[in-house]
Amino acid sequence: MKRTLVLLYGVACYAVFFATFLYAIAFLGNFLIDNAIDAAPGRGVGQAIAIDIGLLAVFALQHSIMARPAFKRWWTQFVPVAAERSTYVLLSSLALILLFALWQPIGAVIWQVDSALGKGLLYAGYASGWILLLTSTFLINHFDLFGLRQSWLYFRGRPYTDIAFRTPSLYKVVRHPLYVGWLLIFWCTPTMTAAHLLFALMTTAYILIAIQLEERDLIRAFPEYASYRRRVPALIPFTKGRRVTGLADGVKQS
Ligand SMILES: C[S@@+](CC[C@H](N)C(=O)[O-])C[C@H]1O[C@@H](n2cnc3c(N)ncnc32)[C@H](O)[C@@H]1O
Repeated sequence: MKRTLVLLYGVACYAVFFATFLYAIAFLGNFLIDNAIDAAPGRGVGQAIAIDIGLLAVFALQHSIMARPAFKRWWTQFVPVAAERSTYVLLSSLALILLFALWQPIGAVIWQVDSALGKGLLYAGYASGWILLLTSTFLINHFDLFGLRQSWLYFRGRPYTDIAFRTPSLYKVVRHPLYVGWLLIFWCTPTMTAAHLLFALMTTAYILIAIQLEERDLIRAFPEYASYRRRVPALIPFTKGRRVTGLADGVKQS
């Protein structure tokens, strides 16, 4: 009975994630919905900025604190280990749903690209970001990242095995293709309003910090990660050893 419940819970959390993922495509691309990221403003600028920063902070804190191994060790005293990742995915999705629901557009167009070519290129960048993001999850292990593998193994009565350190295809070019996908999604837009710029700046800063934390854990878990880190750039292909890579790495490159 408990096994079936954990599996159903895993599937439900995945369904919430998937719906949130689809909504995010519409929200960040200003498609189909009214209250998208660059919609018309409804409040004063100061109030809107404060609310938006608060919403981004809720997501950033939830997403990074709950991903740390020490936090996982603590809260698996209360949450079944097999449901831990699904719960993380569920709470991340809920933090995003809160952001989508309460987001305050600010207006003030920072840039507006009207030419067909420019728009086409920016939409291509936006679509490539989503494709890169999804592809990267499958290269690591999509169903493990989103908790389904854990609940499925538990349902089948099999022990969980950690996913191995892997560097397939895209991971030979940059260490963080999934985050490159996010950066394309955040920045490739024909209309950049002040709220969108705030979102893009804060999420970019968050990704640069998240890389430091994630890599600290990866080096502890996989000793070979240190030499991988020396060989492969973090975000921008073919820039190993250049200043921009050193910034994302947070270390002086030799
Ligand atoms: C949201 S994914 C992002 C992966 C990577 N930072 C990227 O941008 O493609 C984060 C999870 O991937 C894992 N991870 C990152 N690089 C990995 C690799 N090369 N092999 C296996 N797992 C990896 C991390 O331990 C973490 O649990």
